[in-house]
Amino acid sequence: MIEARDVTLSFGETPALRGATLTVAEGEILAVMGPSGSGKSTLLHCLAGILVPDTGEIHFAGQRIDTLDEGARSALRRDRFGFVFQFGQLVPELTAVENVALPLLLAGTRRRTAVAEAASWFARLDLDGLQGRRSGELSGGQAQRVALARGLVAKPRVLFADEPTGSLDSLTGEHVMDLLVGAAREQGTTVVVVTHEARVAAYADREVIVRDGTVTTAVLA
Ligand SMILES: Nc1ncnc2c1ncn2[C@@H]1O[C@H](COP(=O)(O)OP(=O)(O)OP(=O)(O)O)[C@@H](O)[C@H]1O
Repeated sequence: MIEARDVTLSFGETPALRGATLTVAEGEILAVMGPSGSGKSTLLHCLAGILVPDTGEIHFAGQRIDTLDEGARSALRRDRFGFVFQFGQLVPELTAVENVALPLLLAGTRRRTAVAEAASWFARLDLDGLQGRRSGELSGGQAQRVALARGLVAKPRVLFADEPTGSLDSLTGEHVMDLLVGAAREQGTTVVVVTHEARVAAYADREVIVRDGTVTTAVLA
């Protein structure tokens, strides 16, 4: 479904990726682990077409995407990918249900349909009654579940999650992962989740480690 081939990327003098190669199968839930600063987020951003590698290739569904221009990559992100970040990053001016509806509205769905579709996620993610709240009126775990609904509402082919439980206590984090994995499996979404928590990685089908900008396969002890 998605592949990085021998990807390198430096920020000025700082090499972040030095020949990263990775293949993610369709429907797979992959955990990307590794020490701080090893290149995990940079790799995720390359796979998602946010960053363009200096050298190497990124392929999605058989298509090379790193050579697309910014407009085409942006359309790809909007139409095919979903995102969840560490601190939800909900739009504070919008209600929870409007936040969830956003990807559908951006894709051209009519407002009434988008809001109805968004609302259907609230019961599913234990968010009943919170549709009208703004992000400042939600707990961390609630906000993260709203962000998860927003990441999945447009039925993306791939969900990219960067430390989705990083701001939560471990119990709340497990609840979010439980819901994330359940919803992704239900709709056949491929998931790439960056995490430093073994408890979170345990939800994945497979785990890889990024070390010094390269990807190594986790070896079971
Ligand atoms: N925008 C940027 N500008 C300059 N250097 C950057 C930038 N983003 C990342 N880096 C550097 O690239 C390297 C890899 O960073 P990256 O964020 O990918 O690591 P990470 O494994 O995700 O780390 P963490 O677990 O701490 O989030 C680090 O040395 C980092 O300082």
